[in-house]
Amino acid sequence: MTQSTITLPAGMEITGEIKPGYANILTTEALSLVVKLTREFESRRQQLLAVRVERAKRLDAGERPDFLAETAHIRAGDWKIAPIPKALECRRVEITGPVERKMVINAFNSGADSYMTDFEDSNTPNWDNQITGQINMFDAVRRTISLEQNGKSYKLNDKIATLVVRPRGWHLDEKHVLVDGKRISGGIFDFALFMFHNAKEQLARGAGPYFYLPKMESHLEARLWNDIFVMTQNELGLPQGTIKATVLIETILAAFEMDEILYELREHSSGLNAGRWDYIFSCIKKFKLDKDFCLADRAKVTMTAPFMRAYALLLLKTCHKRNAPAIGGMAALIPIKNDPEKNEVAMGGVRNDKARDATDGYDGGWVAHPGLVELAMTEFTKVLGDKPNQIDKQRPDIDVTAAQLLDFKPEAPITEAGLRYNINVGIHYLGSWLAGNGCVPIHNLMEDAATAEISRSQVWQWIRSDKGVLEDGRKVTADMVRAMIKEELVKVQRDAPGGDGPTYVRAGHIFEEMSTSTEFAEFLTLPLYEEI
Ligand SMILES: CC(=O)SCCNC(=O)CCNC(=O)[C@H](O)C(C)(C)COP(=O)(O)OP(=O)(O)OC[C@H]1O[C@@H](n2cnc3c(N)ncnc32)[C@H](O)[C@@H]1OP(=O)(O)O
Ligand SMILES: O=CC(=O)O
Ligand SMILES: [Mg+2]
Repeated sequence: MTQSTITLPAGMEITGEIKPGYANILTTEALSLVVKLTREFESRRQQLLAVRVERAKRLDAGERPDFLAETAHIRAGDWKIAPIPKALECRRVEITGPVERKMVINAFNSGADSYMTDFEDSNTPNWDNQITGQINMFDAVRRTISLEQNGKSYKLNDKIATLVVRPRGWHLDEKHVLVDGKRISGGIFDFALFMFHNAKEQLARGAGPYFYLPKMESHLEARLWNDIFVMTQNELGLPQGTIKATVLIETILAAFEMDEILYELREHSSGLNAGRWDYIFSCIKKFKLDKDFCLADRAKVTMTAPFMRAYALLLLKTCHKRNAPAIGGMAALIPIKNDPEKNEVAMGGVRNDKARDATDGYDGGWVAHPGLVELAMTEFTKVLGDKPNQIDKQRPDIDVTAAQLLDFKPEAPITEAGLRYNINVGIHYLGSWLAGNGCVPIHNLMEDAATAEISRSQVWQWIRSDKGVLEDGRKVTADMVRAMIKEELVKVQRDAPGGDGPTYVRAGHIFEEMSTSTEFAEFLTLPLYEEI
């Protein structure tokens, strides 16, 4: 079948517009790989998503997660992941960012060891962002990427960061592509196109196809990715074990299966990352109906909260026991322009975050902005010296129990300022996401889908939980939230770039619907995706 300038494999339809340049990515051969992977694995994705729903019901009914009895032998076993390729040995600082052309070039040139380009949390997955993102990757891998913008010329330096790609999570569809009449997996689409076009080129240039895998809830979900890797390597004629993937442990359920996830991916693993923001969101989502669960203002839920500390230490110990890199997550602090004092406080926050991770034993950590690379590098170098990593640092002293992973504190304070903050950030972020930008600075912090999820799920939960009481004694109610939404929308319209555009009013409606309806939306990006 032919749509405009592209020839589709049998059984595939594409409803997105084919703009100039898109045909180079949407080739028949590349799309054939998408079709093959979809036919082989889509039903398993759907089954695993159904398992999530069933598990959520049991958690809503009071079940508590624990380490799995059926995989105790894997946790007790003496196995290691396959050796890490040279290009991934040193990841002391990893910069992340959406697949937007200018940011791609800036990130590669930032001085970071590696660069995670993001089709997930920091990206609005509209059709144009997905396909231009692939074009940007195609050009970057071949080092032909360049840009003229606002009087500046952008091109790659001689020395650039190692590329790692984050495809979308299992929950997200690619609605513009149908195979046999059904929407396909966004993650498989992102992965397959990237692999088809770039894997061999990357290998020829001394690196390889490296990925970050987001938002998984179990080792069976990791097994699905592993099987996709095996089939893709066969299809493309690549040696097994060529692909390497770092899994974000960013759900509370995955925290109970860290060993098992590494084990499933052991031929393809490049370690684990502590994805703190989705992790906090996942805790709220999974225990939202627990009368004993209620977290304090978002700003108080830090990496030193008991449950976050337990999670970070367990991840570190688990990785190093298996010879796997442990990569720290991201402080949401970013450089603050035109206010040196506030900027120094923010930079101090990032420094402390990286110093804690490095001292614990982490091999590297994420930064949100090129202006943070040097200071993060300094903190890791203080501990690592000339070593590319500290995987040899074993932590047998760490012993984390299920109860510690579930020790959800602090519970106080919940304040009117904290509630308003969540509402304000939620509306601002949703409005920006709908306008096509999935990562924005709000009140001097990096906000993306994961941080915004915390804001909107806290509001939902505070309305419903008996513990959702402001420190002045007022119960958080739906009416209180509705009134605040009206007031905060006005502030967002005043403050957000392009805030008077239609997406912010729509964002106010969606935020109200999401936080006051009885049903809890599984991910905010699911209803939002239907709007773009
Ligand atoms: C929870 C998670 O999933 S974390 C991972 C997902 N989140 C991210 O990756 C965060 C990515 N970071 C960003 O998008 C941005 O840094 C923001 C939105 C937080 C802040 O953006 P801004 O306020 O526009 O940044 P600012 O104006 O200071 O940017 C200065 C320059 O740095 C560049 N820059 C900023 N952040 C990045 C980045 N992460 N990667 C590459 N370049 C960047 C800008 O493009 C700009 O370039 P220019 O001078 O050539 O025009
Ligand atoms: O993806 C990272 C996170 O913190 O969420
Ligand atoms: Mg995340």
